[in-house]
Amino acid sequence: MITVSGLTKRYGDRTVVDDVSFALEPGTVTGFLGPNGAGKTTTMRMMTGLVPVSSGTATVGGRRYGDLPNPGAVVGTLLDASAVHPGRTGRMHLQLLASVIGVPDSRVDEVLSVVGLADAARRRVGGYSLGMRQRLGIAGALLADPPVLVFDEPANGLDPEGIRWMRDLLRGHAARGGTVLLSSHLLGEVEHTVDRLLVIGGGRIVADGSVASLLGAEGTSVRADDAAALARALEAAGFHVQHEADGALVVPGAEPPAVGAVAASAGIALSDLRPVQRGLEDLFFQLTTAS
Ligand SMILES: Nc1ncnc2c1ncn2[C@@H]1O[C@H](COP(=O)(O)OP(=O)(O)OP(=O)(O)O)[C@@H](O)[C@H]1O
Repeated sequence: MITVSGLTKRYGDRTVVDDVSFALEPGTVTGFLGPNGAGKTTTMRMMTGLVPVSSGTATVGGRRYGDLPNPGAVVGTLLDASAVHPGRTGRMHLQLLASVIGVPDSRVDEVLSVVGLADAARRRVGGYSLGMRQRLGIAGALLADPPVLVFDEPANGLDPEGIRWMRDLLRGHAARGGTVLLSSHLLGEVEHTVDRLLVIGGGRIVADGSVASLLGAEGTSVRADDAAALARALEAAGFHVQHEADGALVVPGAEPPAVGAVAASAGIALSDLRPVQRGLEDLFFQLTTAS
């Protein structure tokens, strides 16, 4: 559905997006992950014609965004949620957008209730919180019920309940066959939402794969009332054991079932058993030091 090929952006002699290529499939949510300044926004803006490319192409269903007869009906974007006239009400803002993309007025009330802004629809946007502005931006993106959603940092300003709501919205969109790209600089915001991670650093794609394959379990964290006995049993079984300051034991390189089996055969009750995942910072460190 979306194909990005050799996308490059230079500002003067600085290359801020460098030969970025990827394809996004319908029915999937892809997380575009990278630290501040990595090039996520610039890539998404080039994909949607907001920033001219230096070289490369981005197509949606085989056509460049600017060549689509009604791009807003095909790609719903959340690229700058603060760019809304503060004097307009949320409803007026969406009515204007609806008229531009040829969506009936009745759809405005539908999307307002989808994003939970029905009660605030007649208030001026200038008085909205950051989270409400994000929701309004998402409402605008959903107006035409487009097959593709491109959201830049949609979790900005949302509380944990809002982030869960957005996760359900995006997963639901993909489950109906939609294509979703969302960016974040925080792995925790997207790791339970996405099927795939595209990791960008310094303008280049540095990793592309499933959350599990990129961040895969590093080991197991385990707790027991009798941590000392558990540590002895694990060491006797040949595992290396690290003692954490909070009382947990970490067993590098071990899967939780293997640790659970050692505890069971030693008759030790566990109060916690979970895989330890690498964080995004560790992933970046590994990717950048390896290259
Ligand atoms: N108009 C511009 N002129 C010059 N440099 C720019 C311009 N827009 C962006 N940049 C630079 O391009 C780089 C990538 O910025 P971009 O906003 O795409 O990163 P990002 O990954 O979205 O980061 P963030 O998470 O902070 O939004 C940054 O170093 C930024 O300073």
